[in-house]
Amino acid sequence: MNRAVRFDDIRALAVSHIDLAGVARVRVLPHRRLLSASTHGVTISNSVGFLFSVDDHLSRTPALDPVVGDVRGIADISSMALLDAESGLAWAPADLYALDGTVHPACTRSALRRVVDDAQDARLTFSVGFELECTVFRAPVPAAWGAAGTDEVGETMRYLPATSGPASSTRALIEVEAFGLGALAALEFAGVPVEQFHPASGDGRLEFALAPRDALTAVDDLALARVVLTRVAQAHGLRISFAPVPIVGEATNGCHVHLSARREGRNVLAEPAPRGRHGLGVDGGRMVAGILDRLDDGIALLGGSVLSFARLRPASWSGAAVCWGPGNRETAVRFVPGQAGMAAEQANLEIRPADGAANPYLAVAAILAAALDGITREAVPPKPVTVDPGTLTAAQRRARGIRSLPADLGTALDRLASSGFHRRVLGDVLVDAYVATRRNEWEAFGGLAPEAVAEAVRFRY
Ligand SMILES: NC(=O)CC[C@H](N)C(=O)O
Repeated sequence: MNRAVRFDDIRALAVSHIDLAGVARVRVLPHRRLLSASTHGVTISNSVGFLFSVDDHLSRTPALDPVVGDVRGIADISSMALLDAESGLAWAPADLYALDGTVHPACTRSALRRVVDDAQDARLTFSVGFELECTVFRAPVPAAWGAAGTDEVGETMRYLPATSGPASSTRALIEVEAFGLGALAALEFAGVPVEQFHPASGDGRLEFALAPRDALTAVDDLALARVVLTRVAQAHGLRISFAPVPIVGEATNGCHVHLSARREGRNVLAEPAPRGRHGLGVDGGRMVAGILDRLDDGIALLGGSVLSFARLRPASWSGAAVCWGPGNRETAVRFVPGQAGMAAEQANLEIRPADGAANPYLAVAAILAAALDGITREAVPPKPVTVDPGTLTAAQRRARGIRSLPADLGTALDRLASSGFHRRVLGDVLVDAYVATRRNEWEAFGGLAPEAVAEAVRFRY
């Protein structure tokens, strides 16, 4: 967040929350309402707060009434950022409150805050950094090639990816250089520290590595970064997608979560390791075990769209195998030991199955809670996997305790709905409302070909 924001520079404030479908919803207030935005907040219906699916259909759940009832979205102006000096538009994340002034049980930002507080009680501080992957398209052309879509007047248009590879090449960079440099400057202006960006593999794909921060700030930064990137794309006549599979058959978009934990200032992932653990210490192992133990039940929180499960396939670097390994990009959890002599600063765990269709507050809350739980109950991790799990036979995978994630959103939602752990951590109202919202998407899109789903949702995240 750009701390140097002066109230006089702000002309309007976009008060935004990410809903249970993973969509950023917004209310825009004029300058004179800034103070009330952060005290009384703005009125939002339960539907906009929690119950719209990705395609704006109302979800039904006994946990929340879609028609009767309001919530207040209260801007956290300590996390406010000015988006650019010319427009004077600022952005702030909202916490959602019930009308009686208590935190709403389905507020996802508050759910993350509660998990961070639990960690603090256990004398642990988590650091989180994201790899934000996206696909950038040129302005639509009514031609016979590119990914199909429909424009505002319903005409079938074609979207061409803005780069055509090769991966990590200067050539691909140059194709989107103006956008990329504009994005870098705008992210820095908004106060989102970027470590680096590069053209990723797959047409039109870019990856921005966001610097590690405390968990809540990191997720706020991610939400803000997506707003910033969308604005810069728009200013360059481009369209951007954070969907897990924007183009079927191309490389997918993940939103990997890099996680470390400090106790009394020391990175627990850099502690001395037992033999055979490739540098992963005792508490680090417990974190890994905790995350893997809850992954099958919680995977719907790490993505939760129909396309998320089209992404989670072997040989896609999406970490679809429930196991861990040092430096291994096909395991759900990659242990990153860091350079020699730099482990204290660099060692982290990368949780790869997460993607841009998630509500990132919930995804990170679920990951941190599982890691914390692993430490608390002294969970024991499985043996590390040092090969591509996709090259092992079914019997070899079984022998090593490697599981596959649920194959589709419907199955993943059943697992989440009956997960006592996630109900305890997030509360019944939040889990029930989340499952209803995502089940709505499953019912609308679960039976369609991935191409049709990509066409319907690629520009909604
Ligand atoms: N950065 C990478 O390792 C590639 C990740 C891959 N695009 C995914 O969907 O997760």
